[in-house]
Amino acid sequence: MKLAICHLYPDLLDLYGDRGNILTLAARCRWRGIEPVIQKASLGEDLDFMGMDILFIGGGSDREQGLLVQDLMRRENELRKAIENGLVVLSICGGYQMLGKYYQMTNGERIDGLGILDVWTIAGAKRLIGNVVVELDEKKSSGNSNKFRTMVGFENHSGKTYLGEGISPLGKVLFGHGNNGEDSGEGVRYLNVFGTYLHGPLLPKNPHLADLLLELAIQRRGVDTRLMELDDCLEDLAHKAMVKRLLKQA
Ligand SMILES: NC(=O)CC[C@H](N)C(=O)O
Repeated sequence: MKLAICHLYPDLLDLYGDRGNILTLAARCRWRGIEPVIQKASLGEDLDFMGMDILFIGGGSDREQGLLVQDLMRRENELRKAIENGLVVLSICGGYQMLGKYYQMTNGERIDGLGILDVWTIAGAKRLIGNVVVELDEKKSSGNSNKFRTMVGFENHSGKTYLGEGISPLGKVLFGHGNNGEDSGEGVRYLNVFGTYLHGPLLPKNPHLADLLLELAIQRRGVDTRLMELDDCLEDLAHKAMVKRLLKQA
């Protein structure tokens, strides 16, 4: 079996090594005998969203977000269609913001978003920076590997993201700021689209989430299979240690 994984704007949205999410998905495929077909695409390059299984969009600075917005807007219809068809998307920070309605930067200028997620972002006076522990919403994150109900990482953003009526957070912040540092929410899930502020990279620190994305992508293919368990003892130890250390500080 092959899984098509696309890294969109790897040259512009790759803050804090977010490409590690692609490496993690690819490795966890290979360790199970699934062939990952990795595609990278940036400004002006053609993409077939319906032909891919997982789309990844990383984080970036305000400047880079401004550079790619026109290109991203041109892709709206195709991307929206694929998302409504169940395309699995992981979007981190800036990438997450740009799937929302807009991102208003500290200078008051607004960068339009795709409006696929019912969220909007307004830059605050101070950056939200630091380690984060999130208690995942059961319904939004349950898969075969439910070993952890937590998600860990770090955040560094000026944008504060607010959620509309029809969408709720991916989880509850136990340590750190999350979407906006005000309502204890972090991230969102809409259909198979996951948005989060957590860098780390996210997936090596949360292998259960990597497997959830892979499961969803395989299920969308109509393949009824359970992913083989991997030996994540080191990752699990690191995850549990981070949760324990940070919650002691909370
Ligand atoms: N880490 C990021 O991707 C930052 C996103 C956006 N530039 C902000 O500062 O909020």
